[in-house]
Amino acid sequence: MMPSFNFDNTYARLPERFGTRLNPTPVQSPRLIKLNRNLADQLGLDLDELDNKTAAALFSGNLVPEGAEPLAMAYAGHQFGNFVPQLGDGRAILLGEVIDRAGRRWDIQLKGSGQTPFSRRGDGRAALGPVLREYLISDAMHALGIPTTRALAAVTSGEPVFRETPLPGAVLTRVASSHIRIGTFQYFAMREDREAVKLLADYAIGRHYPDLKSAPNPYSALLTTVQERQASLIARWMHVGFIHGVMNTDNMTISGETIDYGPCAFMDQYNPDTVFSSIDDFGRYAFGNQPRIAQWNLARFAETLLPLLHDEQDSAIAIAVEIINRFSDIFDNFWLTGMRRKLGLAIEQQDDKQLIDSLLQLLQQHKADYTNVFRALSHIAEGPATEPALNDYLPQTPDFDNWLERWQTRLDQEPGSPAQRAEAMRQVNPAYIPRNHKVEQALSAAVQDEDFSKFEALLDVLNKPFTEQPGCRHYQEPPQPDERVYQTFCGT
Ligand SMILES: Nc1ncnc2c1ncn2[C@@H]1O[C@H](COP(=O)(O)OP(=O)(O)OP(=O)(O)O)[C@@H](O)[C@H]1O
Ligand SMILES: [Mg+2]
Repeated sequence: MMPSFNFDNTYARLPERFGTRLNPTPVQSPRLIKLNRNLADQLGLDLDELDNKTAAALFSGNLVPEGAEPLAMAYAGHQFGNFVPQLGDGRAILLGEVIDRAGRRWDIQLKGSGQTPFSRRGDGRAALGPVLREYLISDAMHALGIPTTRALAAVTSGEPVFRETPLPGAVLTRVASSHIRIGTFQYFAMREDREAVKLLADYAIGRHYPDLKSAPNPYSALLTTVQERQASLIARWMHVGFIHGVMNTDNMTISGETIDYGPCAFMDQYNPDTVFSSIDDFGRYAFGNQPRIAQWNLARFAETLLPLLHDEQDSAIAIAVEIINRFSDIFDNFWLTGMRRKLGLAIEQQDDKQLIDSLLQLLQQHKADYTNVFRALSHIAEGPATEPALNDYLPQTPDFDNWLERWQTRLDQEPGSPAQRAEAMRQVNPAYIPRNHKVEQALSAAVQDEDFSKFEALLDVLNKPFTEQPGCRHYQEPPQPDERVYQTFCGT
């Protein structure tokens, strides 16, 4: 017996031009590398019936489960600022939507599942390294409490993929509250297919924001809400030092979930100019640029909605501009709220922003480790020497000591005990992030030696990011000079 999902496919019922129906292309000899058993259970899969062989067949696309209606979704997108009218799932297949045990709806998608009409010159496949990277980092993001697509399974295909050299091929099963992107709207808007834009907007509202149906203008409400979700998301990225790396409009969701873990990475030393992606020559998607880029992308989203915002174009533009201009304030507010929390500040004071900015300036100046400094401060908030080794990461300079004193004085005005404050800080300042050099080490052991133990161990630690775990100190250490990764692999 094959365990099955409780499919209820609504996207497949949209008009034909929303995608192309086709099955995944089978692979030679699929092998299950990793299954997220908790997530599988949440999705209603009967794990007792799911042996490894069946799981490998299922999550490679060799076995299409009953109730699936596989399709490749159509979308367009601005890639590094240049508009591409047709992208679409060139190596992904949406199997369908599953209603989980709690009644929530999730897309189940295979990534690396073979060519589609959207493949252009691509092979439709994915290499094992990038598949494991997406698995690791999306799982880490989820554990950090950041909205994200999830990884349900990783399977090797038994077939090579060619990226300069032959690499082991793999398929990732991704779960998302939907795969609707800004680029999905752009696809229809650029074709002046107003009917489709309206259908898509109504569909997105119904699926993600049903309360907006009764708004005076549901479409301006959609724009406002998506903007809010994205502003909140990017602020959360900034709080943990996450750099997405390819914030193209086709990699930004309407749901507000992080999607597409291509050349992404976490920053070690604090510097807003940090870029890892080997294809981002101009630093367009540098750490500190992410809010601005999000706003730019949202403006592209707004353009697609213009005909729905108002019958008269000028009025429609005025509505859109008014909304998009609010982005900075909304973002700053999310950002500041989170940064206050990172410093244990529950009450709001005028000078807080200044206190935060001067800390960040010092971190940049002294090339301090972003994660470890905030974790060290979380312990210091409790009193001296709870985790003394972390103090080594604080700049040992008079200007930093001055800052510490200012912070202490500010903390004295806070309610609650130092122990409570420290605990609250530890809940938002992770001890563990997927440090790039650790990720690379795990991936190269997997790819070169078929040794998945480092991948498993790293995944395990990252699942409890807010709790120091015995024997895991090395996961907290920034890279040694010879371990530093300057560019993330982009031959996805
Ligand atoms: N190996 C490939 N074969 C075919 N198409 C590909 C391949 N790699 C990327 N593409 C396509 O190129 C476009 C942009 O790729 P990008 O790297 O943003 O997406 P991705 O990593 O494949 O997928 P996603 O955004 O779904 O995570 C998409 O249309 C994608 O389907
Ligand atoms: Mg993409």
